[in-house]
Amino acid sequence: MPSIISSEKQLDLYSIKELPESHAWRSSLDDDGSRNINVESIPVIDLNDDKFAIDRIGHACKTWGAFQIINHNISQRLLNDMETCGTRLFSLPMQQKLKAARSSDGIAGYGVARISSFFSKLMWSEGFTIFGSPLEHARQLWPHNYNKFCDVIEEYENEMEKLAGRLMGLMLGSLGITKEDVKWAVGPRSGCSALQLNSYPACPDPDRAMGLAAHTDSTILTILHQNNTSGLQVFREGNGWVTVPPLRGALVINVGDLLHILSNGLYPSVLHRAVVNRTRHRLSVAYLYGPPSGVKISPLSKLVDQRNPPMYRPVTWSEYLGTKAKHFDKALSSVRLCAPRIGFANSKDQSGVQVG
Ligand SMILES: C=C1C[C@]23C[C@@]1(O)CC[C@H]2[C@@]12CCC[C@@](C)(C(=O)O1)[C@H]2[C@@H]3C(=O)O
Ligand SMILES: O=C(O)CCC(=O)C(=O)O
Ligand SMILES: [Fe+2]
Repeated sequence: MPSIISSEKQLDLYSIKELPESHAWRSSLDDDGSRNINVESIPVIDLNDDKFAIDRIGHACKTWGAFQIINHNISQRLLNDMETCGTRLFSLPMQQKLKAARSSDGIAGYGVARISSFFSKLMWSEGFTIFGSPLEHARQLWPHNYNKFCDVIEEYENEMEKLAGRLMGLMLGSLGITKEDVKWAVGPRSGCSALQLNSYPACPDPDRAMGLAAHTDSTILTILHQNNTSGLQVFREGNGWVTVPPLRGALVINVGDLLHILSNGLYPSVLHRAVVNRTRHRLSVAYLYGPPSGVKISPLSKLVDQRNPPMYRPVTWSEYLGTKAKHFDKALSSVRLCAPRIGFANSKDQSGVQVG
């Protein structure tokens, strides 16, 4: 039985002509430099040759916590199908979308960004989370025509799972970690995952609105597909907010908090956010890849010695998600055992970043 996700909170953003005070994050005079487009952005890495890619991936993980990939073997047809599914879903009337609303204690379903409760202003976006089978929610959305949606989701998740396993191998491989060092990562269904569809309607006052507030992902890694409208920004010490330009067919890879833990702090989890656009609707699909349930994630023993003691205590994914839901930007520090390393590209605690 779906609960009412604050249907009073979920405004129909498509029909609003003026930014309501509830969604106004900053005054139009504020400028955080985020629209500076002359700064270099995250590296674009060709996956055609793993041997060549591995060093570039390691460098990108250390210096940005994010990169884009091309030649990843996910077909353009599948990316287009996924985008069509998202567009179909978010174009439904609000009353219909609310039939698949996320329950107050649930993970899956339609609703405002889960992190909304940590902010006094609302975000200019709506989301749909898939965790496990999408069937029940798909039936609520399209009682007579839910198969196509489920088929695309299943194919997308299968392909993303393979890619995520390969990427994790490359990201950890660059630190000298082999498959034998991460026992749980071997096997066909080696991880657990969620799929997050995000919709950012065109906004009458984009400079004062926020699509998705700054956060890091509580994952090992995230694979993000964005449509042809820009909006994703990553935060980098020294550069500030840097836009990640959409490149047709490319996918964005984020280092998540759990990979930061596994790497004993060598890879920073990237702080990122989404801004909105005056004329264009933006859609993104995030594949959130984590470890199998029950597996405790802790700094890999090869990366720990007397000079580099473990920086974090062991946590399962579900424990960490619970911590994130409670402490948000303090979640990582709440499982930290000792002070962070110095000299990171992005060592800033998210709490230090002004967002709105
Ligand atoms: C597996 C998950 C990560 C996530 C919380 C969730 O249970 C499902 C949604 C994910 C998402 C997507 C948008 C940003 C984010 C911070 C949020 O509010 O929901 C992430 C969560 C996360 O990475 O912590
Ligand atoms: O829409 C985007 O580009 C960002 C989405 C995101 O950060 C997420 O789903 O975790
Ligand atoms: Fe994210």
